[in-house]
Amino acid sequence: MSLVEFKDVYKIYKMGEVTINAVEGVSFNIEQGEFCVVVGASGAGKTTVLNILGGMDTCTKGSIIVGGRDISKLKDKQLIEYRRFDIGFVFQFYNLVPNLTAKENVELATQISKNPMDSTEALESVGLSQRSANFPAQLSGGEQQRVSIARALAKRPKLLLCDEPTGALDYNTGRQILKLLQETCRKENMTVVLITHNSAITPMADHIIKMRSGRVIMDVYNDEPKNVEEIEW
Ligand SMILES: Nc1ncnc2c1ncn2[C@@H]1O[C@H](COP(=O)(O)OP(=O)(O)OP(=O)(O)O)[C@@H](O)[C@H]1O
Repeated sequence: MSLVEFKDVYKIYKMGEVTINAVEGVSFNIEQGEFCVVVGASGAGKTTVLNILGGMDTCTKGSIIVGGRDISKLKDKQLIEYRRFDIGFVFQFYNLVPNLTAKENVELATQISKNPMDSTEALESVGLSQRSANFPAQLSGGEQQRVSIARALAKRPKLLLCDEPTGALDYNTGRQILKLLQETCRKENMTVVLITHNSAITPMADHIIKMRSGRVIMDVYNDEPKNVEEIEW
């Protein structure tokens, strides 16, 4: 059985007379340990899919099986636990707490986890052990994103969900972050789902899901994913 099974999922917003089909009959599977990139233009429905998968939003119709459990059927309290224990999030704008150090930001996550990594170990895994006492403002954008990745990984999540994680970074720093995510996926057998509008990065993925207007228009596996160093955009 696949780790994730998205089955005929809809998200429909009704605003007065207007109906917006943000996600319209989306189905796909994601396997344990794969690096999956969901790609599409602005408004394609990527964030909606990621938010539903991460338990931050609910679907109008359909089912979402994660690790054998249908999360579309969960009650609010169960959904909180799902987000807390099973999901690591990495956002475009890091979302670190400014008056906490890098280590303390990671500890925020480990304190609410069941079987967390040691915060120092998590920072070490992203190459930042020397900077654990620094506040976010003392770190570059790339370093702040590393802290946010450490914070997500420290929970030992089932799924690492990344929403345009390089969107606020320059080209080279963005490449380093993608390299870190790809290496983490391979070394830790972590399942990574990354959404982006940049189709040039898809050769690094094991699995590519392309969306347009709320639907999946392509769902392919890559037999020979490239290392980030081998691709340019
Ligand atoms: N809360 C909401 N209420 C109404 N419409 C919404 C809401 N959230 C998203 N939408 C609409 O759903 C569609 C898909 O949005 P979504 O944010 O998932 O796309 P996206 O592919 O992630 O785009 P981007 O790359 O710009 O973030 C868009 O037309 C958007 O306007």
